[in-house]
Amino acid sequence: MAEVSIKKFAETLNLSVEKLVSQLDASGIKGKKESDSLSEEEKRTLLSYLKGLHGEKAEDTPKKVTLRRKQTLNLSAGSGSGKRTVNVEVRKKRTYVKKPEVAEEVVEETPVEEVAVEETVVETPVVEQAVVAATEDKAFAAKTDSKDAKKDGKVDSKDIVDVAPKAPKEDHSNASKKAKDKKHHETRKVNDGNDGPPKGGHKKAAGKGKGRSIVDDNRTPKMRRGGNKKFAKQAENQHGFQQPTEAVVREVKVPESITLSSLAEKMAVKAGEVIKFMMMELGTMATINQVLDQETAMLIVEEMGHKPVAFNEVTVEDEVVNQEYDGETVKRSPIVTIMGHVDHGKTSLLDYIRKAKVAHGEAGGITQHIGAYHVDTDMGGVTFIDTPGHAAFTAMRARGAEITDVVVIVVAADDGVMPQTKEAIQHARASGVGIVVAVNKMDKETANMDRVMQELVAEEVVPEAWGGDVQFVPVSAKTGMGIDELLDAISLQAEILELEAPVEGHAKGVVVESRLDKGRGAVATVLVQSGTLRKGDIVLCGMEYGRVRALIGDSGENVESAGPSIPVELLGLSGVPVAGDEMITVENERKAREAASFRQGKFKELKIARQQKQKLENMFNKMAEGDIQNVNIILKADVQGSIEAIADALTKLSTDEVRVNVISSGVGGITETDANLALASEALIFGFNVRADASAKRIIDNEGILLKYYSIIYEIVDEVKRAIEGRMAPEVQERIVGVADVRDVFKAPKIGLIAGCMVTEGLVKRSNPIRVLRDNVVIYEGVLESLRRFKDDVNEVQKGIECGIGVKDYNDVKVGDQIECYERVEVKRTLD
Ligand SMILES: Nc1nc2c(ncn2[C@@H]2O[C@H](COP(=O)(O)OP(=O)(O)OP(=O)(O)O)[C@@H](O)[C@H]2O)c(=O)[nH]1
Repeated sequence: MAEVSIKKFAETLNLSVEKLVSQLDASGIKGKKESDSLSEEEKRTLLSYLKGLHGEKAEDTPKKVTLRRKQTLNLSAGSGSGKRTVNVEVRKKRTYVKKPEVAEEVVEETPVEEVAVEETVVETPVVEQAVVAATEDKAFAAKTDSKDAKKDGKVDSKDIVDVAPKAPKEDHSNASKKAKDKKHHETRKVNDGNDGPPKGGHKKAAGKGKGRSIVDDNRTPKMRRGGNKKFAKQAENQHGFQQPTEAVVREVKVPESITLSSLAEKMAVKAGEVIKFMMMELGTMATINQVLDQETAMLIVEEMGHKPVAFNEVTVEDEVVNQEYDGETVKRSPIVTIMGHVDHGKTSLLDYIRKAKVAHGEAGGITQHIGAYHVDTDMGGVTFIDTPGHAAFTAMRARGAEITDVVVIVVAADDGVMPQTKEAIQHARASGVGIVVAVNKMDKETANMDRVMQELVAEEVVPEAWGGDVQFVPVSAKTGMGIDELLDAISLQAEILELEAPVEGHAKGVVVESRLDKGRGAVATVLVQSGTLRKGDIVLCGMEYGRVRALIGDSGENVESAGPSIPVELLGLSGVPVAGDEMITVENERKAREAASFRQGKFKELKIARQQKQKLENMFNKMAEGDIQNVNIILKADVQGSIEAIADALTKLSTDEVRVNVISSGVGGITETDANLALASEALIFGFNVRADASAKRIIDNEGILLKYYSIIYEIVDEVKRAIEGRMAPEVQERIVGVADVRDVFKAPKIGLIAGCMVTEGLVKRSNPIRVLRDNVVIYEGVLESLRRFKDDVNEVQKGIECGIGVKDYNDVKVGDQIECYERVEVKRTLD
């Protein structure tokens, strides 16, 4: 504000010049006269002085940020000559003061001598302090109000001073009504509920309880201060939560699979944070409903600063699976798998035994093929796994290993020990099952039992006759020679193994074969391992369940029950189980259903999780490796020495284009982890003298993972070599399919230059690329625009025939040129 004279300033303030001069004098601005002017600085000095009079020191004003809103109101009180106008300025201030300063809210009234009536209402944040500082603004804002008040009520400042602390007795002024209405909202916050009704105030002015005006408030500033303190305290309680200064580390139980949103919930973070984390740290675009596998979820938990704990829920499934199978045990029949080299007579042997020994079914004596059969001999029963053909041999062997007690190795007497014979031996050894050798085709003239024995000794299978522990039985699947002896030998071997199983209690078995039958629904051949499976039992079979509707024996007859080592066809399942699935009887249908649906859910989630992972890792592969192709291999073997030798040989097969990576190797069988790893990294699984377990097999079967079993190193190397060749980009070779001599060149309307040609070699095709040769030098490469015989468009022209050739975008063909027509063919490359 510009300088102003003392006189004018006094008028503005509604003070006499003398009073102002004396106040100036007292504030240290001496010798001022009516005509003198007052600078801004002097005004501030005066203000400081006046504040000092009221217990405030200008210099005490704390450093703070103040937000304010100002409202000026007029209230009239009294009537006639006693009518007084009260100017009320309501200020709302929000003052933020640094925390170390004492938190206290102060509501203070401005010096009434200088201004009419001013009440400043300060609202402060609960825990912070508000200090009302009388400011220059305040003084000057008040001055306007006092002027107005004068106009309305013609009162002087003294009157106002008298009235100010008291409640107005009456209110007839419109202005006061307006003021009341306006301030209504403002004042409620401070006064509401603290005071009684106004004393004798006009209804409108006084309001009804909740609309009380400020002037009704008889509380002293101290009282109000107290009230506010109380409020502050209450509020403090309401906001009692203190944000933790240190991050909370939570122990997060991570199940086998979990959705992203559930994981976020467990960590007490927003799902968005997890998504963001996955995007930023793992490079994965995840969704809120995405299912994460345990491994990934644990990684996320750990990386986000919490403690992951692998958690496998105890479910109905566990309860069911962990049923007791105790009980009195009885001798059971051996379960036999027949193995051997291709064409050595496995199927013939199995067929012969079945035909000869299995009781024929009622329906015309047709023997059922259900994947396994049981025969009775004088020495007891024997159950054969009826391996169907060579194609399924590998899978059957792997499955057989878990249920087989005795392996019959078939060796053709005329052929001797072959690679698969050796493999069968190693498999039997690795499984720890008993071995019986059936030397087949003894009816043949070329049969040489001694040779077979010698060759097997070399494989450390020593016949009893030569002091070893392996029974060798000469047989003929053609004539039936030695079959009984073979069955006896098997029974004898079983005696040594002392095979026993509980016959009562829950039944447990393995699915040997399964199919969907048009009329009967899901049919599964189950080989009972322990307990007795009965018609009407509730069973859980892999991911399926159901009540046993019917049991059918290996000769096609309906049976009521099946004990240990007995194969039966089971009808009544909810769906077709997978060969190798375990079957168990369950107390009630509810449990079976729950367990089955749990397994289905788990399987589905795991599958989704793996698929996602697979996609992701594929992407990384491509991004990181450019055009290099990878052949990823998971290698499991029976001994460490084999792993090293095989891994070394395989890695050496890498070329510039194809890289062989043994991404995981180890001693032992192929497990679910290996299968999942294979799925995730698009790997092949090689088992060297090791087999996959049931859960691994299920994944391998369902996901189409390539699993191969070997027992000879060179076979593995050969296989990989072929795989590499398959993945190598084929070589593109060019083949000239025809040549045409240019005999004439003429212009055709609309088409352009046409070469009149004679096809001298092969044929010219319109679809093939061409080259133009001049003196045996290529002068142009391109494509044909047109190929014509007379006026007709043709697709090809044979040797010895004339034609017109139009070369696209080329108009320099000359007589004597040659047009060579060729094609590109992709030729598969080999490593040899
Ligand atoms: N002479 C003679 N031939 C037999 C004998 N056993 C099997 N064969 C013949 O040998 C061939 C192969 O017999 P399979 O029973 O199919 O042999 P496999 O081992 O089951 O063969 P894959 O199923 O291909 O693994 C068939 O032509 C049979 O007829 C036998 O004891 N004597």
